[in-house]
Amino acid sequence: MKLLLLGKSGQLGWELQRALAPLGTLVSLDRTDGGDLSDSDALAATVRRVAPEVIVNAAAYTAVDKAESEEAAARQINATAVGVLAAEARALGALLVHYSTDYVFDGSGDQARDESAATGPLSAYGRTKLEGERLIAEHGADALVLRTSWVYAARGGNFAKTMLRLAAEREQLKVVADQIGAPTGADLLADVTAHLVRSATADRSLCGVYHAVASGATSWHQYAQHVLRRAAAKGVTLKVQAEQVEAIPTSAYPVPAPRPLNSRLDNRALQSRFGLVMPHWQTGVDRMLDEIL
Ligand SMILES: NC(=O)C1=CN([C@@H]2O[C@H](COP(=O)(O)OP(=O)(O)OC[C@H]3O[C@@H](n4cnc5c(N)ncnc54)[C@H](OP(=O)(O)O)[C@@H]3O)[C@@H](O)[C@H]2O)C=CC1
Ligand SMILES: Cc1cn([C@H]2C[C@H](O)[C@@H](COP(=O)(O)OP(=O)(O)O[C@H]3O[C@@H](C)C(=O)[C@@H](O)[C@H]3O)O2)c(=O)[nH]c1=O
Ligand SMILES: [Mg+2]
Repeated sequence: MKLLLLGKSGQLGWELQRALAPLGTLVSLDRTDGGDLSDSDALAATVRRVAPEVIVNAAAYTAVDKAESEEAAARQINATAVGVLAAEARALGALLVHYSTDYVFDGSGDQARDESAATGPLSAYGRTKLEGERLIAEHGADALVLRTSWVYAARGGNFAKTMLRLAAEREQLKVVADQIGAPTGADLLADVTAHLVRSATADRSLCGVYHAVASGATSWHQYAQHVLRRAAAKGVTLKVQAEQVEAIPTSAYPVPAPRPLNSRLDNRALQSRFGLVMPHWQTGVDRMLDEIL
């Protein structure tokens, strides 16, 4: 089997390079070597040249606040280019694997949302990611669209690493306590992707949209505290201790892009349809911290 991976250098792309390797011949690209999603024509030409049986797209415009002032750029990467991949996948008869986000939802209520829940993005990032999902559906490509949340990895930038840095530099740390979701490891997501690719290439009826998140839920505030507690236990010197992190409401942290308050995603369909178990979010976070600290 021939696979094409786009966005090989991101948090998820890096883990996918590892997880997809045993499935076949893997061609991994980033924007510097033919996999630039800002150039639709070049992207289409690349897919035709490689002619893969599976396309895995880990590239995205993920700067949530910046997207508010650069929506056109975000749309090109998160939607238009995804439409190109879907059209090329359809023409090749290839399976397309793509990632989406909790930010396609408005975050109302306090229940976990399943795949059929109504969308309602609050931000430019969320809107463009939803447009990407819709273009895949419109092109009729066989696809796995995996909505995930709060992604972290040992390699790359993420909230956990930001908290470790700020707690070492600053005297004070304030973190929102009313946004709830599940931190999900790029390593877990990559391994799950490999399982799904094996299953869905053998049985295309498994294609669809799935919520692919770790189990359990937490607030960004509790997540920050958890990270700092583990770091302190490992002897890392911090100026702000876990107990000193101030819990604030979203209204006290003004940023350009509104975030959903309730980012809980129901991962039961993914687990039951593919016979997988999604571990609790703390399992993966602790493993990542053991690796980087
Ligand atoms: N990070 C998160 O918290 C979440 C992410 N997701 C989704 O998961 C997927 C993977 O995200 P993650 O790995 O965390 O994101 P990262 O930001 O770590 O990686 C995104 C990658 O996309 C690349 N990229 C950006 N623009 C282009 C372009 N024009 N052409 C080619 N590559 C480009 C970036 O390259 P460069 O570094 O050169 O810009 C980077 O390597 C995305 O679809 C994202 O929307 C969903 C929920 C949460
Ligand atoms: C740095 C910092 C952030 N925050 C808040 C801002 C925000 O509400 C929350 C998390 O901050 P981030 O900048 O990591 O948030 P953000 O970049 O919005 O994270 C999102 O990225 C995209 C790509 C996704 O798809 C989402 O699932 C989600 O992971 O914490 C604080 O309250 N205090 C702080 O000191
Ligand atoms: Mg961010």
